[in-house]
Amino acid sequence: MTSAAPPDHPDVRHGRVGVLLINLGTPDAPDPGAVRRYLGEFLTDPRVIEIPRWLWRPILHGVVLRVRPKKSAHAYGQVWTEEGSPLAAITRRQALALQQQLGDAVLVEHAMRYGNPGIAGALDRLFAAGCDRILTAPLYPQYCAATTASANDAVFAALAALRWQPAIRTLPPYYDDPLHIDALVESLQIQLRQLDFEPQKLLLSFHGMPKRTLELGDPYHCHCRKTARLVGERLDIPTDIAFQSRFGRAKWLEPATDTMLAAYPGQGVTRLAIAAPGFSADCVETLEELDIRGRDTFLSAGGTRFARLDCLNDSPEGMHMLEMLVRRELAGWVPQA
Ligand SMILES: C=CC1=C(C)c2cc3[nH]c(cc4nc(cc5[nH]c(cc1n2)c(C)c5CCC(=O)O)C(CCC(=O)O)=C4C)c(C)c3C=C
Ligand SMILES: [Fe+2]
Ligand SMILES: [Fe+2]
Repeated sequence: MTSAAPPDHPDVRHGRVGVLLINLGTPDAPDPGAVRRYLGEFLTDPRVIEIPRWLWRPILHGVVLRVRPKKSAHAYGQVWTEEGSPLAAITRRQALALQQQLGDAVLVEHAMRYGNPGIAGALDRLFAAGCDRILTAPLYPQYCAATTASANDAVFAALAALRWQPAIRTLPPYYDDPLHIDALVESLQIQLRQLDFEPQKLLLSFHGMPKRTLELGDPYHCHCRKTARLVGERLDIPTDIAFQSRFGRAKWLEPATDTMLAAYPGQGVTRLAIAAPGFSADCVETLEELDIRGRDTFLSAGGTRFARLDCLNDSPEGMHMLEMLVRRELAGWVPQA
């Protein structure tokens, strides 16, 4: 008797290419319970909080997860939409639009690093649909270990559970890519034109991170500075950079966005536009922190006009950029258009 030939899995379709868009994540609902579950996952990621577990755990469970969910749920409540959290809704729309732009040659899914839809589930769906080559695209223009590396960690952790893995490519950061700078410049110009607004200054506000992370060698700060410089050089408006969303007691990157907003009117800047080119989609940090609280800070200090400009989201400029960035990474996997 000869032994049977190994099966060649005729029931498994393969040879397809998948793209997985990944963003940070967001609670399922704007209530303290859902926010606590989301923050619990987010703030136990050692890529995000880089202090020893034994020191952080009691602070997280004893203080942060008791106090912050209520405060954050209020912020989420102010920006929640019929389609859910803005970040979730916009990321879903980006995936749908990209699927349309790329056509049948590629299957597009989206996932969140924390919360739903999760990365492991999205990879499972792509693989089950026959994708044995997958491009993962963390939608952070600037590399930060807390965001980009953490998304990649979650992808590879999910693959660690598989006997038969797909091939993986990851989208590199695109902070200084001409496609990104062109899209930002065009989007900001279109919005200012639509608002019929000539601000005295444009403030480019990026999400902050602990200053120590920069000292340890994370390139995020430099990437943000370069995005801001390249955008500023292309516009006729004086441009400043600042960092927002400070969390905890440690020293974070400076200057702080709220400090700048409070100081501008005293320096004669009363007509201000603000944009957040570190976020690929509007979220609680742009819609609540900047558009509600930031606006209030600026106007209370004597500002007269304040415009918070949208992120690239699923705008035509943003989707063109995303399609081109993705197509470049798919070279050799799908015929190039
Ligand atoms: C775009 C880059 C981001 C970096 C870098 C980043 C670092 C970072 N963030 C926290 C803590 C929080 N961030 C929160 C929200 C949040 N952060 C980003 C992006 C970056 N974070 C986004 C897109 C969002 C919005 C999510 C949404 O649902 O809309 C929050 C939750 C909100 C709140 O309670 O204020 C926290 C907390 C740390 C500690 C950190 C460190 C490097
Ligand atoms: Fe954050
Ligand atoms: Fe730097």
